[in-house]
Formats: sequence, structure tokens, C-alpha cells
Amino acid sequence: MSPPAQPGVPGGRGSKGPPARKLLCMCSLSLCLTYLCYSLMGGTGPAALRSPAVLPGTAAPRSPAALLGTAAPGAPRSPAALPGTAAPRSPANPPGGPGDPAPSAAPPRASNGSREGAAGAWLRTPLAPGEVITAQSGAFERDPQESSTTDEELSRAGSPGSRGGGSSTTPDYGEKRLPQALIIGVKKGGTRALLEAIRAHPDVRAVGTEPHFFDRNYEKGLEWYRNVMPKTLDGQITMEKTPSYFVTNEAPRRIHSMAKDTKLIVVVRNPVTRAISDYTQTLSKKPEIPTFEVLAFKNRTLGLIDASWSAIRIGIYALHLENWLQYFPLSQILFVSGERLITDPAGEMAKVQDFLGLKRIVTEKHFYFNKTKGFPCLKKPEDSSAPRCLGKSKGRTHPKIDPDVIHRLRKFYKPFNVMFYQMTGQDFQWEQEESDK
Ligand SMILES: Nc1ncnc2c1ncn2[C@@H]1O[C@H](COP(=O)(O)OS(=O)(=O)O)[C@@H](OP(=O)(O)O)[C@H]1O
Repeated sequence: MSPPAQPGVPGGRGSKGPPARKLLCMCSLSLCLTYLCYSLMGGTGPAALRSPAVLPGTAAPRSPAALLGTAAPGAPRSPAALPGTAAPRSPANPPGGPGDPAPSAAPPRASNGSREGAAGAWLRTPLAPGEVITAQSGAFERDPQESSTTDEELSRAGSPGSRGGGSSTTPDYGEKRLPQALIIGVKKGGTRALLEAIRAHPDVRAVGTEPHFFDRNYEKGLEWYRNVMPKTLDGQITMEKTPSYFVTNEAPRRIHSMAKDTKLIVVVRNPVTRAISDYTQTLSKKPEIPTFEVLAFKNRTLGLIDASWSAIRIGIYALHLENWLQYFPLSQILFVSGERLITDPAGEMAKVQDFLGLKRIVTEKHFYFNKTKGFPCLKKPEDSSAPRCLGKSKGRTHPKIDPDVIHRLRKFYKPFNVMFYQMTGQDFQWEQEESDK
């Protein structure tokens, strides 16, 4: 089933690829980004980037080679130099073409596995965690806290004849199909809130757990993946969310080789807050880890940010996006603001539904702001008794971070954010947000 092409709607099924002008634009952006990264490593750069006010990490290494020598894998380099980043494709070797490795090639483990996962994250409020969820999204019956989709759960879901990882109310008719739309990131961006909200749409069915197919489970093959999906009727869209895809080098090529018209959704959030949220999640599982302030720096005296730390690396959105743009036109990727998903969930959901070619059915009527939780929650479905908020693993209290560290991180991210705004044509106003504080 393919959602109908939307005339004038970015990412419609008719999208064939970027026109030459766009490609040129992307190439020049790529060059800019390479240049930017180089400048971050101590080379010359635009005056603005060299200014202490915006120079990431503030400390200029003596030479790019010196920084490269100390950079751990995953440190920001030019997109072309990122490990595993595919070289730009020539028409003779298109992505997903014969030159691509077969799906059976063993994928590397993603460095960013979102460990939170199951759809049971939406809890009925004010009921206690663990209450059974009866609405469409109620694939699971517990607040998973930090539990992720386990391999065992997935192999059960993927076994022939199983009902898949979809909703417990999935009717036993229809067909299991590969997803036509994916929420690919970012970790801690608000991906669960988005998935649960879009599942309120009658024309969407989604897997509750994170299948991690394009990063951890790729060798299991597409039939396994299809079996994980809930059954859908014609006209319904199948979806899943796995936030680590966005930072998995192989994911764009693999998704493109599954279906080049797959629609991609990325929920982005201020990378500084995202990093702290990521750290807070890890801290909840491993209270013994060093402080955020310690982990954030390679050398705090020199002000060198440790961009190889996944909590920081994930937030360099421009670098990761480069990788996706080698396979997908920008029009096929929707960027959802994690901040607006909280302040204006209906507004963001309108964009999501348009992008997916769906009627706007999930509207402001579906949400209410839960003051205790501090987040919007889904109102009760007509046939159910209680509204649903996300579970305790969302909206944790973040530890207080040294303001100087926050300041340095803002400076670090600023040029990457600006680049991201240029690449996407959207200003997420993270700098504005910070200057308001
Ligand atoms: N409606 C609603 N309810 C609760 N939480 C909400 C909501 N909308 C967005 N958010 C924000 O989502 C953040 C968690 O993001 P993810 O769901 O992407 O996390 S994960 O990667 O799946 O673990 C989570 O981050 P933290 O506040 O740091 O926990 C929230 O800020």
C-alpha cells in the first residue's frame, strides 16, 4: 500500500530524487560542511567561525592532524571522512543498485541504541505504571521504563504466523507490509510521543517496539522485518520508529534499497538539552557513571568538547543528515521540532499528517496538557476510559549541569545548528531559545 502522492506536498510518492540544482546545492553544502569541520579542527575558517564567540570547543588545536590524531572514532570530521559514510553515488552505481551489499551483510552495531522502547510508554493517567493499555497503541502492557525491544521479543514477533509487534488490537486480517514511513530519530528527541500520537490516526498502524532492523537486525532479512509489522488494510500506512537509524551510517543505503520512496521523519531537539536527556537516561541505569561535565570534555582546561561521546555526537545533526542526503531527497524527509511537539502537538501533527498524505484527523481535540506530567497527553479514545501520557522514562528530571559547560556546549553546537538550518531550510531557533534563558 502506498499513501497517495500529495501534489505540492514534500515527500509525495512521486518524488524521484533531487533535481540537478538541488544536488549542486547539496554538494556545495557538503563542501561548506567539510570546510566547517576543518575549521573546527584548527584550520582556517570563516571569521565568524573563528570568533571565540562561536568557535566550538573554543580551544583551537595546533593542527588538524593533531586533533585528528586524538579524535576517537565518531569525532566530527568532514562528512566525506566519516567512517562508513558512503561516497557520493554516480549514476552508474546508484544507491540500492547492484553495487550495494546484499541485505544479508552483517550490520555493525549501532553506537546509539535507544534503550527505551515499547509502546507501553503511554500510560493511562492517573493509573499506575503497569496498567493495561487498551487503545490502539496498547501493544504492551507495562511501562517499560528503560527496557528496549529484546531480541527474544523480536524473534517471537518475527516468527511466521505471529501477530507482529503491533497493537494488541490489531485485527487478524489485512496483510503485514514493510513500512512506508519511518521515524528515524533522534534519540531523546520526542520520537515516542510522535509515534503514539500518529498511531491515533485510523490509517496508521505501527510497531510498538523499536525493531532496530536497519542497524542491529539487518542480517535477519526483510521477511523477518515484515513479520515484525502489524497487519494493515489497504490504505493504511505501516510505520515503526528506531531513533538510532539517524546516526547509523548504513541505514540510509539499506532503507533506500528496501524502498527508495520510504518517507523519513526526524524529530530534532536542541542538541544541548538532548545530550543532557540522553545522559539522564544512562544515569538512571548506571548511577555510577562520571558526571556530565566530566564526560563532555576531552580536555576541560582547553575547552575541548568530546564529540566522540555519543550523547554529544548524536546532536551534530548536520553531519548525520549529510549521509541521508546521499540517498534521499530533502523533500522525502520531514523534520519535526521536538520542542513544538510539546508546546503545539496538534500543529506538528498537522505537518506529519500532510507529509504522510493523510487526512488531518489527529488535531488539538486529541491532546490536553497534563500539568503534573508537564507534557501534552493524548485524550482518552472515545471507547476508553482514561487519557494517556507517556511513562516515567519520559520527562525525567535532568541533573543540574554547570552553566559554564552548557555555555561551551552551546558554542560547540552553534555552527552545526546553523548548518542544519541551512540544509533543511528550517530555523529551529535553538539559539533564540537559549538567549531567552
Ligand atoms: N508528550 C510527551 N510526553 C513526554 N515526553 C515528551 C512528550 N513530547 C515530547 N517529549 C520528550 O520526549 C523525550 C524522549 O524522547 P524519545 O521518546 O525520542 O526518547 S527515546 O529515544 O525513545 O528514548 C523526553 O525527554 P526527557 O524530558 O529528557 O525525558 C521529553 O522531553
